[in-house]
Amino acid sequence: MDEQEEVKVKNPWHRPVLIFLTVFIILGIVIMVSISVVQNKPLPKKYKYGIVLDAGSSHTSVFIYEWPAEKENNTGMVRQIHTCNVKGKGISSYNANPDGAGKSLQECMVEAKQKIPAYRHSETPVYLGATAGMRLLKMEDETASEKVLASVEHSLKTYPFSYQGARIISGQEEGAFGWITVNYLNQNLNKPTGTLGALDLGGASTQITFIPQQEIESGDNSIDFRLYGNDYHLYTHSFLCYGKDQALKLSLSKKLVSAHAASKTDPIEVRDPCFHPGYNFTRTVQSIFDTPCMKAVNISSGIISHVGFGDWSQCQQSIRKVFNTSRCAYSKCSFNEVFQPSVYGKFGAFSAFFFVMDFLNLTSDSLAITKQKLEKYCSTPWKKIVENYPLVKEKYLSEYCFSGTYILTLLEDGYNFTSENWQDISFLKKIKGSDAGWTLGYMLNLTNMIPAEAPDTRLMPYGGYVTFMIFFTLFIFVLFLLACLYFRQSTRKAQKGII
Ligand SMILES: Nc1ncnc2c1ncn2[C@@H]1O[C@H](COP(=O)(O)OP(=O)(O)O)[C@@H](O)[C@H]1O
Ligand SMILES: [Ca+2]
Repeated sequence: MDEQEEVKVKNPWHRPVLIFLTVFIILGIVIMVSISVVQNKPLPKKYKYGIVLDAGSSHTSVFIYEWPAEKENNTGMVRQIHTCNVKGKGISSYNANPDGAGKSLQECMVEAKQKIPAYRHSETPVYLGATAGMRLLKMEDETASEKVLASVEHSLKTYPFSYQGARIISGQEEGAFGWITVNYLNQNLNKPTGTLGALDLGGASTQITFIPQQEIESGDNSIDFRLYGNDYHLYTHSFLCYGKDQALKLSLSKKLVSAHAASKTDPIEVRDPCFHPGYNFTRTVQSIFDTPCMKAVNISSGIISHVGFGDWSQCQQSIRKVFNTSRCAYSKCSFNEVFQPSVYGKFGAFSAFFFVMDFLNLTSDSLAITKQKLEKYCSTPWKKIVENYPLVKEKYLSEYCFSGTYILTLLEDGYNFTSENWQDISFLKKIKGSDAGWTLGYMLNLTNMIPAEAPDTRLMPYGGYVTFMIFFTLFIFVLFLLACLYFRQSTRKAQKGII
């Protein structure tokens, strides 16, 4: 054996197997460390923001949403961080003074600037969606509605956000986006669990949206979505003029017409079972007929004396008259010849459905108890009601008997809920801190935050990652043992050789 070969035998590090094993171990450790770094990288807490203005018939609300920047396609990640109620009435009330509509948004938009970090302002989208109040104004006076929209557009463009448009949304959109909101917030969209139907009651329109069990017989009422890899076939309908403020006008106009026919006193006395005994309020006839929801009627007097007598069952009889259920060209209808499949599944009822039922403390009773309680409430003298609720606005306070009865009649006689499925309706305002309503769904849709297919998440699922790491560690450990054994064997051989 020459000298060089002898050195090789003596020094086991010069054996190819050992060199190979060592390189393998080092490589293994590098791979393991790299994977754990990528997998467990602390996620930077960066948020993105979006602003939606809900320009309703009665008022405008500004909603600010926030979501983690890197998780925008995951369900349930967007949450509402702030709301601001614009002072005054809805933008459609500025028909005679369109500039006022834009100006009215100022305070809330300044607040939005303070709530959202300045470095995000320029990439924060702002959307304004106007609902039934503006739909009615457009029917009455299209130029005025365009001027109001131009005014809010001009105002919103003066802020440092990314202005994305101000438009009147359709009743179908209002219903469908309300449905998306409640199901997104309940995280129903990427699971095989059932979805929640959506019931929205506004001042000028009301929407019903759900997944029916039967075929949808009218094209206008059907909407299809593909969200997170699931197909949804929705029934939706929006009844313009059947929000609670317009319904009150409809109902009052019918009472006024009969009172007018029966008496010629001036002012005309309109006796109303939907208002408390002792309630007496002077209204102008114009304030009842100032809407395209009704045909003008020739009334001899300009003023009425609106007198309450608080009788719940007579109130319900009078409200039934605003629903036309005499004709239906489909297998089933709700009212006014509108197709509606049987209600199916659980429902979330929000907006004025909640405000009214919550005030009346009627959010969790059976239908029979709800009727009994409402009957008692309606017959309570107005004087007592004012004493009991000194902090509630008198306009709201005077109308809760009517509104509660309207809600019951709409749900039971209009949408065909029964005492059996009454408790499938949850009256709710918020879900996990965010308001139920169309605004969140609208933003999610316009920012493409709900993908059609389920998004990929981590490099590998958590379970797979853990299994992989355990096996890889064991594998490297075995290699290490083998290397040790081999090292010892070679050293011994070398020592023997020397001896
Ligand atoms: N605290 C409350 N009590 C009773 N009603 C309320 C309360 N807050 C809001 N509302 C009513 O909720 C309705 C909201 O409707 P809105 O969204 O403005 O109209 P629309 O959706 O038809 O365009 C209005 O009738 C308003 O009077
Ligand atoms: Ca609304």
